[in-house]
Amino acid sequence: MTTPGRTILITGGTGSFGHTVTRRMLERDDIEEIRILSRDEAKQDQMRHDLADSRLRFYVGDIRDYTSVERAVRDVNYIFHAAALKQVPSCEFFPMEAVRTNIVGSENVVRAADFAGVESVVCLSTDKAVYPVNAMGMSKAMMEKVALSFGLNNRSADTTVSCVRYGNVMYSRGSVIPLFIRQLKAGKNLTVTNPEMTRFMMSLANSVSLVEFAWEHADQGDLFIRKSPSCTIKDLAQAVINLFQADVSIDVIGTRHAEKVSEALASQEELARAEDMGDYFRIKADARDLNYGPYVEEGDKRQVMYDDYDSHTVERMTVSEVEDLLLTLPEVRRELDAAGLPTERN
Ligand SMILES: O=c1ccn([C@@H]2O[C@H](COP(=O)(O)OP(=O)(O)O[C@H]3O[C@H](CO)[C@H](O)[C@H](O)[C@H]3O)[C@@H](O)[C@H]2O)c(=O)[nH]1
Repeated sequence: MTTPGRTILITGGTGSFGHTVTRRMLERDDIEEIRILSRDEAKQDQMRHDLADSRLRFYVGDIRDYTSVERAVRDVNYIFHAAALKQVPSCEFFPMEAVRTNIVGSENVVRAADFAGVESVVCLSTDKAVYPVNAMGMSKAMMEKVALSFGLNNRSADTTVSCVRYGNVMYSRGSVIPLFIRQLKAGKNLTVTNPEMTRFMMSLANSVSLVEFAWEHADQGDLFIRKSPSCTIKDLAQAVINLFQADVSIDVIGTRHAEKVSEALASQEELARAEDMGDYFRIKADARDLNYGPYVEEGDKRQVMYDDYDSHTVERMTVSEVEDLLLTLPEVRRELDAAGLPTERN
């Protein structure tokens, strides 16, 4: 995987993930060019100035439009496919927009990669794609199907297509941790939807490592998850209050539209065919071909032995463990520092 002079394309590359993974790729001496394909020229301009590196190339385009993908993939070796509509509420109101970007757009990326002879495509998905209840999760579940069926239908393909599933990326744009910090800085109580709701917590650094792991280890049709701890939202809010030594409390506001009480990173059916790789699980594609009569009669006995990998049942962090995890986030440390508060444990 580490031949010099390689080119990588990151779709949706101007977001938090894109910035972090781009910085990581710029540190490597085997990557000669990093292309960013995204819609927003202003964000691209910002990133161009922030990173100021001649190995970066920016392509304005939309993955919904095959020709703009085709243009960006020429002579590319690897793709990290991060472009997506990710906000749960907006996808509820505009589900066909999620279909166009997350499903049709992803198919464009895979198809263009195949035609351009790209070696490896890693597609970013989410725990909300497992037993999905909202349009964002449903469209991501379909993206996974589109991506992972590529290998089933192209047994001799040179392009390896794999997926990774994230939990909640801590401090990502528009997410609950920066919201809590804004609230307490304004002297307001923290708004908790359902105190017992649980989520998998992943730092941005760990989510980038997950993509790199997939990139290095993927066989055709693999899906990777990173084993992640979870916490209740009440404990998350309490940990933020403790770290900021804030004199505010918690207001329970009730569950938002299309939210689940817990999320699953993998279903029991998937775990039954997963390979434990230490910090990660590799979930292999169901390699049966369409003519699977014998399997219908025989079934797969392994399934009954596993539970889902669910945020309610995996190892749950205590408030103080959540505080420790929050202290690893550069953004939280910066906020604490600005407020004259300790960034280390006593
Ligand atoms: O004022 C609020 C807002 C949210 N929450 C709770 O905090 C948790 C996290 O909420 P976020 O809005 O930060 O994240 P979501 O779980 O809704 O979804 C996020 O994580 C997904 C992955 O699971 C996708 O990445 C998605 O883009 C991103 O918004 C949820 O349990 C939510 O109910 C509150 O308690 N109070």
